[in-house]
Amino acid sequence: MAGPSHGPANFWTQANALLRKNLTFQSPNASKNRSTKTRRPRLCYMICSWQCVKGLVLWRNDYTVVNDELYKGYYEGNPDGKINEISAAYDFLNSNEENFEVSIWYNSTLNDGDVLLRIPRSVNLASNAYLRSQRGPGTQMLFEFVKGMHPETNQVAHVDFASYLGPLFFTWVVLQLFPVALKSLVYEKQRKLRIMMKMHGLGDWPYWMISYLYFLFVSSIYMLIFVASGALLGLQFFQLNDFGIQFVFYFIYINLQISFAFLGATLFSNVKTATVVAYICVFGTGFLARFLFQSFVESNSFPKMWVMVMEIYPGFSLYRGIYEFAQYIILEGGMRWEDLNDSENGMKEVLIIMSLEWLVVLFAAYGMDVVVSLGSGVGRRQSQNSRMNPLSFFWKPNLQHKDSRLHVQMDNADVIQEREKVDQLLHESSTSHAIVCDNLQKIYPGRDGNPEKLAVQGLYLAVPQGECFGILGPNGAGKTSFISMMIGLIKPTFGTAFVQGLDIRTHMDQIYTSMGVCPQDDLLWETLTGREHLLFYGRLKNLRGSALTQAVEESLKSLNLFHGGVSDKQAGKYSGGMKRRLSVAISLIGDPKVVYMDEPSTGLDPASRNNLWSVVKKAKQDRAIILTTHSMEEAEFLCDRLGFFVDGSLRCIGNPKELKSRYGGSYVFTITTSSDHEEEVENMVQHLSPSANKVYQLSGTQKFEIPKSEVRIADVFQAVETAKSKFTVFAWGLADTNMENVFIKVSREAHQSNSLT
Ligand SMILES: Nc1ncnc2c1ncn2[C@@H]1O[C@H](COP(=O)(O)OP(=O)(O)OP(=O)(O)O)[C@@H](O)[C@H]1O
Repeated sequence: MAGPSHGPANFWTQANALLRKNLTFQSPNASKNRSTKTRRPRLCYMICSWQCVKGLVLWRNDYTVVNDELYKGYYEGNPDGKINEISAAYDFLNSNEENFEVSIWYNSTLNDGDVLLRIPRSVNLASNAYLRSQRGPGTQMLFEFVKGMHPETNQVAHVDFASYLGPLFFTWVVLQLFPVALKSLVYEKQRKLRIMMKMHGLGDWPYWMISYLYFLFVSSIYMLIFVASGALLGLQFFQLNDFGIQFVFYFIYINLQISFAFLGATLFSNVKTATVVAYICVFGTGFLARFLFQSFVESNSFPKMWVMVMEIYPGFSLYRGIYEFAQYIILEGGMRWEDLNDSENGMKEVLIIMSLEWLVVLFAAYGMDVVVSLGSGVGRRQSQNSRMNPLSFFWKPNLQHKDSRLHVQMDNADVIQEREKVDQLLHESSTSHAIVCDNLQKIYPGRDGNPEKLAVQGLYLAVPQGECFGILGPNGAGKTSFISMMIGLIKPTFGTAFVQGLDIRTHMDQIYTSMGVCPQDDLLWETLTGREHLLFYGRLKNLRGSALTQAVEESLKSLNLFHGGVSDKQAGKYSGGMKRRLSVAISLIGDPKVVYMDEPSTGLDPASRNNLWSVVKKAKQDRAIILTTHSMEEAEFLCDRLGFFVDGSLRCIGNPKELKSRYGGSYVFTITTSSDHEEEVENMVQHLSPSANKVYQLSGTQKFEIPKSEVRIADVFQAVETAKSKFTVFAWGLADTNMENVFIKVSREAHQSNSLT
């Protein structure tokens, strides 16, 4: 009972201390109790009314009233007795009496079912952590009680932030890893880096393994810092729960989370959308878990089965696990392995659900990834028996084959010759040519009422090692479709191509290991430096150690990316020209035997372009390069042979000189006089060459094509001098045919022949 030293003020001061300072109800025998698994045997009741706690009643675990008077005094609302009796209760709490706990009633009627809060003896009440983390309104009542009865101790509401937010806060912290992983995966997809890596030899499995292990490593470090800093800060949540259980729980969860990120990445193609959705999920999950899911967990009436169903959602299973850790700190001073068998402990079910789900989601994500890749033509399975072999040529459907033969017969002799070369190579099974296209076709299916589009038709092409083959053609001719088939982005509709003897329909993964690609867009990581890009792709091409370092240095130097610290700047800070040069460097690193370059010099200044040309010219010596360009100058300078694409088919093939002489057997003569003398000029040209052809006339300026066979340059000079003596010649010029003329001629002829058929 209350003694003289336990007057009212003394009690409240001490009660306050009890709630916010160091007083614990820890029994000296607490550790012994744990092994005997007495979960809630200790009783010491606190009775409260609606607004404030009315007092304490002490109970033994057999529900015998220890102090009848105490209970009676409060029940009757005797204010004087209240203080004294509470003091008595406080004495009792401080005693070594075991097996009691504190509970709060919010009714003035003392019924068992009205218990809102039980404070077990073993709980440390320091810093209010325990009270703050309690379920239900009992906690708030206890604070009201202390504050109301002892106003100067308002600071009792001092909040231990981590404990107060507890499961919600920690759930958010752990969930932060999800947007990070998702964003990174979608970033690689959106910027086509995944395809780029694949095109440089990184297969699906290695990509998955590397990415998965990377995220696992990052997540593990993050979780280690999370738990270690919590423990170092003195949070019992981390200190007292068994480290083994914490490790297993967080390890399984982060694996599940990473698998979900992989699955999510198959659904998004835009980083911003993925990030926004991920953060909505993170914060929404936290709130839903705290304010909805937790009430289901605590409810006695909500079916446990449905709680388990809800735990299939990883965010809820995470919350449940953290919640159980918090509960065990409050009720038992921490969770131990043997506690997993407690019927009320949801940890075991959560661990089982998460483990199973991890495996299912991992396989589902991989399956989805393969399906998505297949949709884009990347990632095909290999099949046997599809190397270049003579028989494969004859196994094709006859109708298609005859069709294409008819088509070829309408083509130029050089195109027919190329087809015959391909036929011969296929029959010989020769691998002397790095690239052999065999009746390659691409038909895009019709959409939105539009007919299907024949983008590439019946293409036969053989490119030997050491040749740079240029593909020219107007917009929409089918150049990109052709390259996309060759690099595995889309599947051929019919026909195939062999790269180093390997079929692009079935052996793309192997082809990638000896292939380099400089795509039309620069597919780079913004945060990696130029050097890091080359080191990465060099490793993919099996370069190691000093060979790798040397190859990277040489590559950086040759493309002017070495000096001035450029190589160690992030690619995101590069100019457009520097990015382009880095893309070319990537395509050439690791000695690929076949290289595709899609408009490599786009956006380069003349000096950089010349530098790039010399690099490509050097590189082509021991590899086959296919290059598309709109620059005739580039085509002429770099390419050993050129192919002109018009409307999806190859119209002519040959080296630049041949093509110029074939399509440009004439000089272009341009002269400007006054309009009055146009007829005289025309007569002069007719006199020089009766077959001269006027191609242009406007306000005194006329342009003629004069067959080279009919005129000598000296005659033209002579004729102009004579004309000058008769009338004023403002300007004149004589030019040989260039590739642009060839381009225009081929396109024009192709369209004419198309309109005839
Ligand atoms: N996915 C597609 N679906 C339907 N038609 C397509 C598709 N991709 C391309 N095409 C059509 O196929 C034809 C060839 O396109 P492609 O992009 O291969 O031409 P290109 O020669 O590379 O043109 P550019 O020089 O402008 O890049 C075009 O008519 C184009 O509209």
